[in-house]
Amino acid sequence: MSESQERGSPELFMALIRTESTFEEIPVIDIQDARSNDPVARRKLADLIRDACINVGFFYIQSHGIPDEIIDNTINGAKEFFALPERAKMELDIRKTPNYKGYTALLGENTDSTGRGDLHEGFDIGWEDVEVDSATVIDGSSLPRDGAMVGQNVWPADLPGFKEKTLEYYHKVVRVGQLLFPLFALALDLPEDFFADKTTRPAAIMRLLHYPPQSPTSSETDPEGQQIGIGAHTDYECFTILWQDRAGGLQVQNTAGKWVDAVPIPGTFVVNLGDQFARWTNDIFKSTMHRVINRSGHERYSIPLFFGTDYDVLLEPIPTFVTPESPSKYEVITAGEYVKSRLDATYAHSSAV
Ligand SMILES: O=C(O)CCC(=O)C(=O)O
Ligand SMILES: [Fe+2]
Repeated sequence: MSESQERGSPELFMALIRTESTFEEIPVIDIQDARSNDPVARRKLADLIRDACINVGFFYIQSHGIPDEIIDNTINGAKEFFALPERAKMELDIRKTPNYKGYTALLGENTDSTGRGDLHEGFDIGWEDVEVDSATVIDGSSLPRDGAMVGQNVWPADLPGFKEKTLEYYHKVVRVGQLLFPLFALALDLPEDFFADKTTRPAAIMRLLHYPPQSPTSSETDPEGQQIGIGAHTDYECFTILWQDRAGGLQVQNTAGKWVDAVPIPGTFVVNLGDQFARWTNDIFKSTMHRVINRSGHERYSIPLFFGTDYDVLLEPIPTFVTPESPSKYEVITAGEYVKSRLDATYAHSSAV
């Protein structure tokens, strides 16, 4: 390693970007060693994550430790929720809440501003305490307290167990996210606890999503084909942990502009980076464009959980990534303001209540 390529230098990161940087596949990474006490094992895992973050912006994780039963319970709850009469769901209309909690109807969002509305319905929640069982009460001392985006969750009145099941899953995945933050820091050659004081009040938004099937034969040149499950976009936070069912339809754009299928792999979650990491690293970590088109002929369900920093944290580039050759690309803004501005744009086309 030359002197100019010491660990932590932008030159090293640039050198790690493959000359042929366009990807055709999304790597699968076993995160068992995230829990290891051996720093060498954690370092090796962080190196795999770094490669995926620089070159793809997406990877699958195995050995996440969340039992199938908990996922199944949540999905069954989601199916019951979305099967409620439209009137009951609209009582929880996301546009009635100050900070985007609750129900979004079909076409309520327009994630790609050039699109005609997204063909999915969704249900959004943020941090909330839950008594998982009498021995495990999730401690709310880290509850978000201030900043743009903080607000109460809303829940359907007549769906017994839905709230508890959904929150149990939420808290399990939040723990996986908390396991990943130190690995991302290591991957950036920063101290493992770099994000610890920036993620004290988990700014973690979770969505239950339901995509009705679209015609399997529609193409992007006809009007129906242009209306898709979720329009091409990047995510707004640091990273997302996504569970998807077997229907498929998630696609990730490589640097040549080609859409690569993120095929469902049983037992895994998809992790993708969002704009906050792109901003911290001045685009060395990639916030990769993605979209969903459900041409499976089946209903599709998925659950993204978006991990941001605390809403009052300034999104400033880490000094290592700003050099005279690669000046800072982004204006400095708080994480909360950034997320809220992107959500405002996503919902702008649907009339306020
Ligand atoms: O449903 C999916 O697979 C992806 C959802 C997504 O990209 C999002 O909600 O930001
Ligand atoms: Fe997304």
